[in-house]
Amino acid sequence: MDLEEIRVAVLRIEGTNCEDETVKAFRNLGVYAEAVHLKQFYSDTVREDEQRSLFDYHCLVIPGGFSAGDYVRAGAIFSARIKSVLRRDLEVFIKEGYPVLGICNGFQVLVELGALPGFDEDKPIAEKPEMTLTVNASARFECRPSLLKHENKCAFTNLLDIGEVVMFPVAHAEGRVVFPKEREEEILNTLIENGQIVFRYVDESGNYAGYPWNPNGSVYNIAGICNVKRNVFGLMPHPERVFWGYQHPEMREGYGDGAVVFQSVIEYLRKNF
Ligand SMILES: NC(=O)CC[C@H](N)C(=O)O
Repeated sequence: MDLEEIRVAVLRIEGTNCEDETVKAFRNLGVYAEAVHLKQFYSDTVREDEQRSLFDYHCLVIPGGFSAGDYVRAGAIFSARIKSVLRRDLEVFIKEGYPVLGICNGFQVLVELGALPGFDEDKPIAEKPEMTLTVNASARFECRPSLLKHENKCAFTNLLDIGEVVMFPVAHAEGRVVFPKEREEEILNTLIENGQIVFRYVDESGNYAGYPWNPNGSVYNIAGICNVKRNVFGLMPHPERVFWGYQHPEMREGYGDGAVVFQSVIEYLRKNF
């Protein structure tokens, strides 16, 4: 697939708030990207020229924010609305290997949807969630730079070396990865054995440290995971907030650490489609 053919949808509803910078990151790299409201996929109240199909795109991104005001649980309402209007198309989209990214609130949506941890390639969306992202252990909204060690590659991080440490900032209240108590060891070991843990929180020496380096108390310092097919990826930190070097505290020139997520998925699409 050529660069000019690639089309990216950044999904939004009331309360998402990171769609613009996410769209701009893709457009800067030369691909077509647009923010698309969920109702454009199903509602007959939408003008014909604004109606969309998931298969008009090659990559789906669910951005950060406070969708539906984080009522019930962060991501719960957005995921229920996606499940009710897009589930079948999304299952085909994922099965065909198209990449899906969930950033922060988007990660919460993918977990609530049952698309992550995504253990079964034949059932890309599980019947019910197998993990959750719950209230931070500090019981506070945590908002600051976070250091992430790259543990395993996926469609959105192939251009990063294993063991590389990047800085993506976090800004969330419900980012703590937890598994059902009775299955915690089994699920964690499966993620480790499958290489599905993509990023873990570390300190400045690259060690897996506790708070504040792990901002939310996630088990095993998990910051981001992918499905077994490695084309669905969710993470709590925000790569779009360090797409430019000047967004880093040290005000660097050129691209920031987050650009590699966007560059990697473009490379994935050009190689595989
Ligand atoms: N930046 C975000 O996407 C925040 C996600 C969610 N609203 C939370 O606070 O946990």
